[in-house]
Amino acid sequence: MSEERILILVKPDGVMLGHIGEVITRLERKGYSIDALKVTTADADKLRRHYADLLEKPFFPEIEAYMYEGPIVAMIATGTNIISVFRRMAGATNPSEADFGTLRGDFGREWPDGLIRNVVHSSDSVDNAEKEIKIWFPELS
Ligand SMILES: Nc1ncnc2c1ncn2[C@@H]1O[C@H](COP(=O)(O)OP(=O)(O)OP(=O)(O)O)[C@@H](O)[C@H]1O
Repeated sequence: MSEERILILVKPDGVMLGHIGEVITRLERKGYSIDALKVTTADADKLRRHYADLLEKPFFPEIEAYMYEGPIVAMIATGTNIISVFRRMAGATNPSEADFGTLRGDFGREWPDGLIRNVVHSSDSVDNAEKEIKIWFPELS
């Protein structure tokens, strides 16, 4: 059990379809704090750093195109075990496989061409959270 912080992105589909409030509500209902929040946009440098592990994947151009579709809401949240708990709240990467009741299961969509629009990103480890906070909130580091 530990107090952790996490970087959460409401991706362009989540912003355009009006799910920012839902993400915030679910965090607050669970008693987590939101320490920073802003509307921002992706750029090539941020995406290459953020998705460094996926640069060689054949679907990386799809991820880039998806993340450029509109504004993104970035937030830093804190709480006990927030990293694993929020990833359960987000659900599986592919919205077709995500459980109902999760953000991706309720609001995400897999398109006929295989494109995944899955509403949110969240850090998967303490180290990655710190790395991602530097990418999306450089003014705080
Ligand atoms: N097979 C795929 N086809 C298309 N896009 C994909 C595929 N796998 C992953 N992605 C995209 O890349 C993102 C990062 O994939 P990753 O494997 O890190 O999943 P994740 O950790 O659940 O998602 P995220 O890092 O966004 O929280 C996914 O959220 C999705 O937008």
